Amino acid sequence: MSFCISCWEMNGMMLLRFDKLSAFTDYQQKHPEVTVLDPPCAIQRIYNRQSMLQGIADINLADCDGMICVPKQMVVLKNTTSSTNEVAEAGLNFPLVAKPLLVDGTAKSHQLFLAYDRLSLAELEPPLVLQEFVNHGGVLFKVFVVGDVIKVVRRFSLPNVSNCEKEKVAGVFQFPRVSSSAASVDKTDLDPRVAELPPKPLLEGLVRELRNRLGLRLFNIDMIREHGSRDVFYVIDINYFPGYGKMPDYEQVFIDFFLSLAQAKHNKIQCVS
Ligand SMILES: Nc1ncnc2c1ncn2[C@@H]1O[C@H](COP(=O)(O)OP(=O)(O)OP(=O)(O)O)[C@@H](O)[C@H]1O
Ligand SMILES: [Mg+2]
Repeated sequence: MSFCISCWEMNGMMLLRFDKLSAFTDYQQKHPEVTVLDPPCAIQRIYNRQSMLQGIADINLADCDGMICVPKQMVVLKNTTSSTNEVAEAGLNFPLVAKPLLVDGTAKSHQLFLAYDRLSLAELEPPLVLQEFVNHGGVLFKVFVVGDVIKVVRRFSLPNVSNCEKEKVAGVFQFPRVSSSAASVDKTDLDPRVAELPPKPLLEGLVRELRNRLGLRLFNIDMIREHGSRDVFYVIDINYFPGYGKMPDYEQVFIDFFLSLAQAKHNKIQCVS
């Protein structure tokens, strides 16, 4: 047996929380009139850091003023000691960012580490993703998506790792959560080559493709610019329903989004009747 475990009303909108997927499916079948913003199975896909980035490197964005890549990465399901050889075989270069494979809302699933050498991998706890660290000048672009609307904000990120550091440093270090810091990059005097926002056509092309491929309307993309380049960007993370409170004009954007959904539904009903 499955339940709807909580239900409350907000500004004329009914919010329901289900204990499991089957409860949601039952509800959806009984109430086809209810609009599902994003299907749970599509959301599930981006809770896994492997499937989240799959296919992005194949997106063709020619004529979009830039290039989109994903860092080279591999998954370690069980033994981190045996993965030292696999890292070499996969052609991954140190330092590597170690990220828990599953993002489940716990603080632990956002605990990231930087591993400087092969031996240090044994200290990490699988299942995880090992991803090449991409130097990007310490600035990250958070791209918020709400339906057709795209808003980008800049956040502080990790500084570049120098060649000297790569040679001299060994071991595993936990990442500070710099990107969620409240400090605004916009008030800081940054090198414009690092801080310049990604080109609009590139963002529009990427978001259009991701919206279709992921089948989602409410998500965000974390992007970094490869250090020394102007137009090469790496997608390092995609989150479902991010903290929209930090998105500029979020109230108006959401009002417009819900109104457009209601309008589309109304038009559909008119067409049928
Ligand atoms: N491959 C990478 N190269 C360089 N920096 C990276 C890489 N992956 C992650 N980072 C840095 O680590 C931060 C957190 O990474 P990521 O977004 O993948 O994890 P997260 O668990 O979603 O963390 P958060 O909730 O802080 O976004 C990024 O904002 C960026 O500063
Ligand atoms: Mg992130």
